Amino acid sequence: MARFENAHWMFIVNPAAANGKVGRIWPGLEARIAERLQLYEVSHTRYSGHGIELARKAVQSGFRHIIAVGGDGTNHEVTNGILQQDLIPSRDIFYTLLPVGTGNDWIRTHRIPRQLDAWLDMLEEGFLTVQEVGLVRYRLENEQSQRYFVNVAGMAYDGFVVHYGEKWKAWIRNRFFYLLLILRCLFLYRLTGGIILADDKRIENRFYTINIGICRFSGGGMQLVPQADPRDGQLALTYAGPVSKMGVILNTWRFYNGSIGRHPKIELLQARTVEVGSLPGEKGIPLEADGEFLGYSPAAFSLVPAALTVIVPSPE
Ligand SMILES: Nc1ncnc2c1ncn2[C@@H]1O[C@H](COP(=O)(O)OP(=O)(O)OP(=O)(O)O)[C@@H](O)[C@H]1O
Repeated sequence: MARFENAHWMFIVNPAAANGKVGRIWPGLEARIAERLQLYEVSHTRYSGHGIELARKAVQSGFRHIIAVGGDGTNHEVTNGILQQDLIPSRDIFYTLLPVGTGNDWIRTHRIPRQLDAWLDMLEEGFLTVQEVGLVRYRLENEQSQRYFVNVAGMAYDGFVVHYGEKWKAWIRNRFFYLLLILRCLFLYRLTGGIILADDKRIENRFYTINIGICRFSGGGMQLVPQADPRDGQLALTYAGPVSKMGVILNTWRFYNGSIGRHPKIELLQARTVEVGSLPGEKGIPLEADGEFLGYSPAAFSLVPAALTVIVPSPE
């Protein structure tokens, strides 16, 4: 438990989160925050990816208490800024999310409250947990790149949905439209032949989906990696080979109740490293992390232990 009486907080606010709602409600939120916190500053993101830069700069200018305001995408960017800077160990930064996005899946693992008064109580009490994070190296436009992720990364169909959904960003905040989009992608997505290397286990197949999780919830409350534990030193890996479209639709309930592993065509594993590549002659397999589209295979996943200190509402 940490007491934050003298903390100087940096709020990194994504005004575009929740389809622009955050920009509209922030002044009201800030007025209530100002009643409870003594010392804080606010930075607003101006474009996609800006959260990474703002968080890195905040650490460089001395902030050790950082809060992202938005949803899972903002969470992804701000934690990446904290993890990418090399001035101080990332775990020495106290971090949390003020969840005002649409899906807010990462907070489900840590039970971070959405209600502002309860959230401010959480800051006052100052319980901490330290979670591991994933690191993925991948390809984008023939360049090698890398990114951290704190929740779940998805490849194949999951990467395709996020990439396709970028065109419809303004609409997918609507749950019904999001389900329609998922359904449409089911008919558009073509399976790619690939190889997964999970530690020393080699799996070759045409993959419908591949998920690599640190925490367990994604896609608005789905549990595609129910075996994920952010402190167990392992990446949770779930994959499925070819499944019929009707099979996917009829088993949707399993995505939500954590019983996905009972489907005979879905495999759940744990591994310290995971590599995913496509078979010769096949195109790259699309990749997303924490709901943000990144690029394509070959992708190599590893784990950074005890990398992120998170302020949570109760001891974990
Ligand atoms: N100023 C900005 N203008 C436009 N887009 C931005 C800006 N700042 C950040 N973004 C992008 O906004 C996107 C959405 O943010 P975020 O995911 O936090 O909200 P959300 O989609 O409502 O929440 P969730 O992912 O939990 O459903 C992110 O992909 C981020 O890169």
